[in-house]
Amino acid sequence: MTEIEEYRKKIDEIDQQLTQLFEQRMETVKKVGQYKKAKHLPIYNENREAEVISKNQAYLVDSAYQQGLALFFQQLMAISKRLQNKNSSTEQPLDLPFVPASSKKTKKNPKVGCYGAEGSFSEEAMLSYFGSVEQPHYFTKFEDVFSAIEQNDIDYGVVPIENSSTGAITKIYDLLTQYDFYIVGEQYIHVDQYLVGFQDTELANVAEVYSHPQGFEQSMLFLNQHPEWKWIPYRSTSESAKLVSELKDLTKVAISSKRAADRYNLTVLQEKVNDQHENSTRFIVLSKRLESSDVCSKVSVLFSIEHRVGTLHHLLHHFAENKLNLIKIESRPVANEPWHYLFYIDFEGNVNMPEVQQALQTIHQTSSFFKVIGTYQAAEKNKK
Ligand SMILES: O=C(O)C(=O)C[C@]1(C(=O)O)C=C[C@@H](O)C=C1
Repeated sequence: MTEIEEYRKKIDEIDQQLTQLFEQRMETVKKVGQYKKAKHLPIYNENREAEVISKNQAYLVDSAYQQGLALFFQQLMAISKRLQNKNSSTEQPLDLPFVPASSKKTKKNPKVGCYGAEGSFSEEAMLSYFGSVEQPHYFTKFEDVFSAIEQNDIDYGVVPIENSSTGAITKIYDLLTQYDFYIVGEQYIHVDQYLVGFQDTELANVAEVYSHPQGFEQSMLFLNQHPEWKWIPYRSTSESAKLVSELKDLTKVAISSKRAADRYNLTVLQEKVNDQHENSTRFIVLSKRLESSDVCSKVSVLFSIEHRVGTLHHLLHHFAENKLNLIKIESRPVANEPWHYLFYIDFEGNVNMPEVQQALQTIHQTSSFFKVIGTYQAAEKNKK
C-alpha cells in the first residue's frame, strides 16, 4: 500500500464512524423536532446553537481548528433544521398576501405614475414597462410617488433604484422600509446624459448647471472640465431641463435626457456627458399588493439580523444551500439604531419553487425581521 493509500484508508475509517454518528445525531434531532412540535416550540434556537459550538470548541486539542469546527457545526445544525422543518406540519407556510398577477399588458387601465416630469428617464421606464399609459401621473420627489400609492391616487409607481455607474439610490431603499409596498416589476433603461440649453448658449458663458444629484454624479469627468460652473441640484433631471427652459437665461444649462431637451424645446449643447458609456438605470414598479405568477423569476427580500459575528454569513448560507443565485445585496442603516442594518437581497427564483420556499422559511425563522418585498419577472438588462 502506498503512503497516500494508507492515509485514505485511515480517512475512510474515520468517515465511517462520522457517518454512524451523523445518523445517530439526526435520529435524535428528529426526536427533538417532534418534541418541539408537540410543545409548539420554534425549531431554531439561537442560544443552543451558540452553546453547541462553544462547548465543542473547548474539546479541541489544537485551537487552530476553532473556526473550522464552528463552520462544521453550523452546517450540521442547518441540516438538522431542514430535517425538523420537513417533518413538522406545525411550521406555517410563509403567509404571503399574494394576488395572482395578470400580465402587465392586460392590466385594465391601471392608474400609473412615475418620478420626475415628462421626458424623464422614469417616464421612459414607465412607458417601456406598461406599453402605453392613459393620463400618467408625474411626481417631483421620490416620496411623492410612495404617498400617491398610499392614498390610492395611483395603482403603480415607477422609481429608479440603482444605476450601473453610481450604485444604489439609497433613498428608495429607505422608503421601501417606511412604506408597506411591493415590487411587482422592473425595467432597465440605458441612460445617456446630455448638456442642454438654448441654441445661442455658449459653453464659455455658462454660469450655472442644474440637475438631479444623480445627473451630476454620472457626469463628473465632463463637469470637472468646467470648474467655474456652479452646480445647482434640483428635483430631477427632467425638471431641471424644464426649469432652464422657463428661466430663459443663456448662462443656465441642465444635465438631462435628450427626451427632456426635446420636450422642453432645448438644444443639446454636448452629447453623452456621462462618464461611463455603458450607463443604465434599473427602475422598479411598486404596488400596494404583492403580485405573483409563474413568470416571476426574481424575489426581493428585506431582513434584519442580530448584531453578532457570523449571523449574516450564516443567513446567506441558506441561499447557497438551496442552490439559489443571489443577484444583489444592499445594506441600509436602521433609523435610530446606530450600526444596525437592514439587508435587501434580490435572488433568482419563483416563490412556488420548493427550494425558494425552504430558503424563505429558514431565513424567516433566523432573522429578527423579515419581509418578502417583491416577486417579479426579471427584465432584460441591456435595453437601449
Ligand atoms: O437543540 C435543539 O433545540 C435542536 O433542535 C437541535 C439543534 C442541533 O442540531 O443541535 C438544531 C436546531 C436548533 O437551532 C438547535 C440545535
